Amino acid sequence: MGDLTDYRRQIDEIDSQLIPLFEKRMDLALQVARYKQENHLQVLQGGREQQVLNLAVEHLNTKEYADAAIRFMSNIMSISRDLQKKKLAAGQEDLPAPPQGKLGYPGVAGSFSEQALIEYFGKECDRVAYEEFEDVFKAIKRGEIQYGIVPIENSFTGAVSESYDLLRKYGFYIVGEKSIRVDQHLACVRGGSLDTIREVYSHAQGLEQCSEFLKSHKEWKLIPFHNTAIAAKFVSDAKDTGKAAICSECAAQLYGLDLIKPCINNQTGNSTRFIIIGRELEPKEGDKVSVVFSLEDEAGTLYRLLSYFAANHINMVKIESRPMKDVSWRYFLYVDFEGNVESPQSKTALELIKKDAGYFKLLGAYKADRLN
Ligand SMILES: O=C(O)C(=O)C[C@]1(C(=O)O)C=C[C@@H](O)C=C1
Repeated sequence: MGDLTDYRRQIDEIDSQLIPLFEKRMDLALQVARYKQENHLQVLQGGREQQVLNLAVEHLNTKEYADAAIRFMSNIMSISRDLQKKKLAAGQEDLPAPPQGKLGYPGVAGSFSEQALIEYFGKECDRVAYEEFEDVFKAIKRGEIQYGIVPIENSFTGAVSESYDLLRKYGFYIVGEKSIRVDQHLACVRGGSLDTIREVYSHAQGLEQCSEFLKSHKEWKLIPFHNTAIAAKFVSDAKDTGKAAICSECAAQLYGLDLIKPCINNQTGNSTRFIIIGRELEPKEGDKVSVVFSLEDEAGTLYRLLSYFAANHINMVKIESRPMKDVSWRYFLYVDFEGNVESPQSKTALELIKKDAGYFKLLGAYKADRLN
């Protein structure tokens, strides 16, 4: 039997090595936090944590300590996550306050996004056009605009995955939504006709929404553009009857194009839902809630998480899954449901999901906008 004083001396000796290593590990975690901020990554990296735990068990000589080693490493990673979150939250405060009421949309004047923005905020709203969807997110991040608008779903082509991915990448929130009717028209400069056209420019979604009509003109070259209105402007500037755009009536008028063939979209009643995004969560007296949570690669996870909605009589109106990207075959599930976020049913369901899912985020609570 050894002497307690001697045991404690040996423990002190080990701790004197452990603590500087712990300090070094935390310093590194803070460097990783900076990397995550610059690259818009989530603090929690489930795949990496699993790898760290596996390595810890691999390095053990006494395999009986496996559970203890897993708890030890899990606690250390939880501490580094807390530290990273604190660091990132402090960084957020350094951002300039956005100018009140300034708004951003992708495309140029006359885009469907601008139309949706005007319908939501009014004709007099102070708005700025940005070339790409991501430029709108960057402008919010820089504090250049208070809110932005991007399309999230079309009634014919479905989800706009880029908007979902950007929402996650930038960590922003949904503060409202606007749905608008989207009629696509074939437009050309004066003198153009179905016979002169050789190239058609539009957003990839615009081309897809008109695929049936375009099938009857296989000789045309289809060229995806940033945006339908930018395509209209390009065709107008080119002054070439061989080029046509698929765009809104408003964009065609704005850029002086003639409608060669109106309403060429496959679906009559084609509509697009836009989301208004901002830096902060602004839960409103709403009737719709959006959340995102992670799906672990385990049997029954999806069924179990969704059952919390059913058990609380909640009507889900949209589900979209997107790959996590930094971990293969794991997904983020985006769910929109009807109801007020403060209702007892919503609160119970969300609490259960929060406890059960590795990652959970309330994306927004706002007023639904449905087209009749
Ligand atoms: O590797 C990372 O991304 C880290 O931030 C480091 C670390 C860790 O402490 O090992 C912390 C949090 C992540 O969830 C995963 C791992």
